[in-house]
Amino acid sequence: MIKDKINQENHPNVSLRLLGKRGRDGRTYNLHTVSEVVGDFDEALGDRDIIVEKQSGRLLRITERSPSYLALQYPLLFAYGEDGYSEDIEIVRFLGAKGLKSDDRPDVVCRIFKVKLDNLIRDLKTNKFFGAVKAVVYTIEFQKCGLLHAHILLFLSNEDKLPQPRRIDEIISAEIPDPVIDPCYYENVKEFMVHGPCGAVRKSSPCMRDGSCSKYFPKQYLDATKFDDDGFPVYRRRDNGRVVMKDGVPLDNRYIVPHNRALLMKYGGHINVEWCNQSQSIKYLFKYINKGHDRVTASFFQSGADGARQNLDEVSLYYDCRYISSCEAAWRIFGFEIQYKDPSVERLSFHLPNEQHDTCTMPSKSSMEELFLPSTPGKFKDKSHHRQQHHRSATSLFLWALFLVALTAAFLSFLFKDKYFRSNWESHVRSSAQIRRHNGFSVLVTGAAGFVGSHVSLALKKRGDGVVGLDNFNDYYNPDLKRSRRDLLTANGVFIVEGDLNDAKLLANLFDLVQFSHVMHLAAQAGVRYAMENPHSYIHSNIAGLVTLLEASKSAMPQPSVVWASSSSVYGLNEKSPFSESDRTDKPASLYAATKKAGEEITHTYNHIYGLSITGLRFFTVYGPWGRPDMAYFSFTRDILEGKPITIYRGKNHADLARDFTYIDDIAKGCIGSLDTAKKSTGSGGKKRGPAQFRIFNLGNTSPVTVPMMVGMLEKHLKVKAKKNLVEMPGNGDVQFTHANISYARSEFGYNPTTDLQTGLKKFVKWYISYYGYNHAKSV
Ligand SMILES: O=C(O)[C@H]1O[C@H](OP(=O)(O)OP(=O)(O)OC[C@H]2O[C@@H](n3ccc(=O)[nH]c3=O)[C@H](O)[C@@H]2O)[C@H](O)[C@@H](O)[C@@H]1O
Repeated sequence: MIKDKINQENHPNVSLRLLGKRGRDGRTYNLHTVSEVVGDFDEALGDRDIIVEKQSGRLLRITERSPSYLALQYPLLFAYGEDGYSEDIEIVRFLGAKGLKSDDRPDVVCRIFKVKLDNLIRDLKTNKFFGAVKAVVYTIEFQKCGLLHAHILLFLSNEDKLPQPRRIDEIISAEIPDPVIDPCYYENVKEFMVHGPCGAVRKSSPCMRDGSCSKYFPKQYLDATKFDDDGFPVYRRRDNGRVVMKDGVPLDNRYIVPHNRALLMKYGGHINVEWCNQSQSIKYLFKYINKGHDRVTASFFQSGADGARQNLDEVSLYYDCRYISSCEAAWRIFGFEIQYKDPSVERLSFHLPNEQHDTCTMPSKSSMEELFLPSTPGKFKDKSHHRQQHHRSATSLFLWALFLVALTAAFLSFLFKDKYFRSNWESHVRSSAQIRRHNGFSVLVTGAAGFVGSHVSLALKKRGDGVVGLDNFNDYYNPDLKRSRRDLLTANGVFIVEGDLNDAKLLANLFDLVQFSHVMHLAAQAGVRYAMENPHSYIHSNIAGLVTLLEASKSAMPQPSVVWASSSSVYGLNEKSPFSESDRTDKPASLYAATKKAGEEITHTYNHIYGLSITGLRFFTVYGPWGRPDMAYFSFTRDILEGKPITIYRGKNHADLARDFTYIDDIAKGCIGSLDTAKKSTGSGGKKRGPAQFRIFNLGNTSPVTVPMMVGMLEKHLKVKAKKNLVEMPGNGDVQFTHANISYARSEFGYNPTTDLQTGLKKFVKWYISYYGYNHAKSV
């Protein structure tokens, strides 16, 4: 009709008004909010007659050769030299410089979205981010605001499904992170994962229906994640007083959209991750696949010269139109998939006997039963005597098999599986080992999911060194904390191989894959008193594991320089204060200390025989955020908050025990200083070629504090009084005091601890509360 009007001479100005209408399906008949749409009025016409109404009101017929389309043909050049996606390529920066908005260049929006989407699918599918994936389905939604949205379903393999609700918190968070401890994460959540404001403060929000939020925000505060009566997960949202400001409105944890930290940090966009284990949720998630085109009811109006609009013919001029937003148009022109299925499934409408060849691999009888019997009564029956029926239904069967796997076993269980870290790790190792600074190192960090290991790995990665972690995630203390540290490292590009130091084959593989310039050996069985309970674990890790690592290092070509964690405990019953590296260390007070002392001697032999460059670091009672739950400052914090009594040991004549508590950041600096000043090993492939460097440094704080004073500081920061039991120190391996002389480390690499215990404990307590909460929802 518009075509006819335009062809008439002196045609009147005609405007198109798009109407929302009650009684229509709200998901399909929904008004756009972008400035320009293309109307496609008659879907039966072969050739498209495309008429654009500009925002000025002018009608314009365009062809697919129109300059407006030309803009969509140019490829986006990645001028910053990246292999696909990079944080530097941002729509806003690209358009902002030209004074354009995102809906002015749907081609750019689409291309960047596609790059990110492809990377995400690769991460999920090939890199097995949540475990082995059997199938992926996604569909693109073209939102009314003109932007794109992908709905992705993952079908995980049976081995990778662990549908226990307690594991959800490891993968999905719906809370505001701590802005001090994790500022980047905080900024990302603030920018992308906050819903609203809506409700009473912003009734015009697009989510508002009948006076309340259609997405049910704000959600309830909840101390622990659980499943509701309908089987939907209800995520933990603690009432911890944390808020973010959005449009001048403070929004708390109840407004946070569930997400995965690592995906959010990597892709810097709104990625809502949901755990799905119910058939209802699957149906809900598929709705966009079947939603159909965007449609709108429209009517034509005559525009007067003064711009006033008059009705022409209200009844006859109503049209039921399909409309395409600019992004949808660009997406289709580029030929990007709107629906994606892998493996692809094709459904044949008709299948007449002997007409079409249709082949399939028949599953075994038992798996057929498994597939057919549950969940779809009446759809398929296992009649093995009736083979033809199977054959006839084969194509449909595959489709249903997919659904059945889904329905019977909670297919969208988003989980990090430990196995993921074992399988397919070679490419992760290589990319994690990549050096990104001039003359940088490639460092193998053992014990990378541990307290000191995670801090050192992060610090190295941040300055551009290549870092590969190794950790056995043992359960000396709750491995959930180790997994959280691992998530932090994963988000920062550090990959941790899950494996044991004693696995010589694994170590050989690692040294084959990467020419490590350094080994930072921090894996150990720690803890002084636990050695009485489990002595062999100390021999296994601190002696056998150390030897296995040194064997691999001495055989490597080139040999790495080795920096490793000894302990202040080697000073044992030494009474000379402060402790200097030249003091006697032949009176260990615990088996732990003895294994560390043995380590110093063992490393010496490898230095002497094979030319390995060795630096041993004697750490003095290291503490801080992400610390070890078995240590006194940590377990005291937990017990004080839980109102439980703590036991404080006292030495001879009721003397207080004292420790040279050293803050983790100072220790991390000491580790890096040692790496930076470590000379190269002189051997190669097991043959010594000359004398090699051998050093031992104290890394302490130089100001011992008594245990009761440390408790006093905790009480102050926690604002809770401790219930103290003072007991005589049992013969458990503890020593009376420790005190470091650090002048050697200071002179060699400028080691200079700067955090006193008061300040360090304050930071620890802040982290502790943000990680566990006051009521301690996670078990330590
Ligand atoms: O400096 C070191 O080399 C060592 O430091 C710590 O060992 P420790 O100093 O014993 O640290 P904590 O276990 O945190 O104990 C600190 C102090 O609190 C005391 N303590 C511990 C536990 C307890 O219940 N009550 C108590 O009074 C201990 O006797 C000790 O004097 C680490 O646990 C070791 O792995 C490390 O090698």
